[in-house]
Amino acid sequence: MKYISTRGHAAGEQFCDILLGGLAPDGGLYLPESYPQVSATELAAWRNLSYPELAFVVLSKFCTDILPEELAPLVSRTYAPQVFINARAGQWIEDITPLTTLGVERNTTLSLLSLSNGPTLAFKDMAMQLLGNLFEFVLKQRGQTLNILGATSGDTGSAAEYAMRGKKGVKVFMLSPKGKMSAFQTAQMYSLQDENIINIAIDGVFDDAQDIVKAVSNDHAFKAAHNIGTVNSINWARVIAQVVYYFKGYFAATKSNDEQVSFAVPSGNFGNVCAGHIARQMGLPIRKLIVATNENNVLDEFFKTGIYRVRTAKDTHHTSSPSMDISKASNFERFIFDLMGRDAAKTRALFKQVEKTGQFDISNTPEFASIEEKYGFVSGRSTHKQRLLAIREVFHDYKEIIDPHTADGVYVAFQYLEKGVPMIVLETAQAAKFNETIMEALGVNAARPDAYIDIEKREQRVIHIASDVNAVKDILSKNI
Ligand SMILES: Cc1ncc(COP(=O)(O)O)c(C=O)c1O
Ligand SMILES: N[C@@H](CCOP(=O)(O)O)C(=O)O
Repeated sequence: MKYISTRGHAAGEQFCDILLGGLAPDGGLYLPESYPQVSATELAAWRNLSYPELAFVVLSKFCTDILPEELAPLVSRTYAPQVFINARAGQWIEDITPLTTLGVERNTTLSLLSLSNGPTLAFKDMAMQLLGNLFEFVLKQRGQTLNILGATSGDTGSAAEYAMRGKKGVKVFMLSPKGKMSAFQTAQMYSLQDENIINIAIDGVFDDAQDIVKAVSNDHAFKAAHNIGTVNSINWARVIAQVVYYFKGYFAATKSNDEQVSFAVPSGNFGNVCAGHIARQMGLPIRKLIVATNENNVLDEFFKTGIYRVRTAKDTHHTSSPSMDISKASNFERFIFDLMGRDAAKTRALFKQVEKTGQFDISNTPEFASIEEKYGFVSGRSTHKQRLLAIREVFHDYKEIIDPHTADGVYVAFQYLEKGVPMIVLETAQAAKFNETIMEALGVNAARPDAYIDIEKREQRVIHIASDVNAVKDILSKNI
């Protein structure tokens, strides 16, 4: 399978090339030339597969330059039950992403697809554990090393660091927004003392950190000289690993492949829901993809109005679902590329306009008018008050403690319940990571796994800098 960029670059790269490359050389994001299709026969055969088996068949459609006999053990090692231990009960999770049906609401089932049973208690582990193993495999094959530069609003950072700890030939430089993550998230990252993990806190928001990652990647000479790679969802490998659990959730919520389901997805950088879009394009019977934002409602505004208007750091709210405090959604460009009929020139023009003016407006186009019918996207937003309400309601009605991001998903999902269409809310993190908000909502502490008890008291190691590309390049140069 060949990969192309949303901005036109098409040099025949294969999966392993773009895994290491991250961002395309023209500043765009990589996508396959066309989406692989899943036939009705395949879908029927996939229904009863285990998680690693399902991951193997889905990933095989994209990783065509890795031999099946090499991909299969790598995938089995990644999605092993001992890696995905239920943080609450301390038990191995055999099916990796269990579906919990909360109940019947307005003649349909409302369920949570639990994606946060991995080592860092957030859905990022689902892809990052795979990336760690893929990097190790490809780097060994090519005799190369990789220096990862990433940006986090709280969960990508720890997931990447835990996945890359001790990996040969890989160093992680992770940019985080100073003072904007929960105490648990901060401690989870900064308490790591591994030599190949370097945490850098910047004065700014996640978008500033993401802009720095892109600026360094777009300096081709620097990128080549320092073997810079990425782990954010701008890296296509992240997205395909996330595609797998949409299939898994669909099979768990239905009895036959004639049924449809809807997914409600807590969203920020548009990586998670973009994976849902890819699954739908491959042929998975998804009715609606519900984009749930917090107070940082850039995406909700777009799906409601056709205007994509990014916000500055000053206008980005610091909320109680902090991992979604994002006002420039990277993966959105992948969807716009599809929406524009895969026209790279149009996509490039739109995002150049965002760089210049901070927005684009496609409200009066047939493409915008077609979004819900053709792609199933709808959206909603939630606020602190509504988030707390959702946490309380789910606790009182169903005895589950959900985290604030999942709560945004639940709150918005209620607006789109349809008779006979199962609604699956993606559970994106464990409540333990956001105890401050759980305490505020319920007056109790969220249970945390033994390994994380008192993590906030451990010694922390982090470099503080201004939000400045050259300062980051300087740290990279000195530490590589
Ligand atoms: C807990 C949690 N929920 C939701 C999101 C939003 O996901 P995405 O950025 O892929 O839209 C994030 C961050 O990405 C997150 O960490
Ligand atoms: N929410 C993320 C930031 C988005 O990162 P991505 O790696 O999914 O693009 C975080 O918690 O760090």
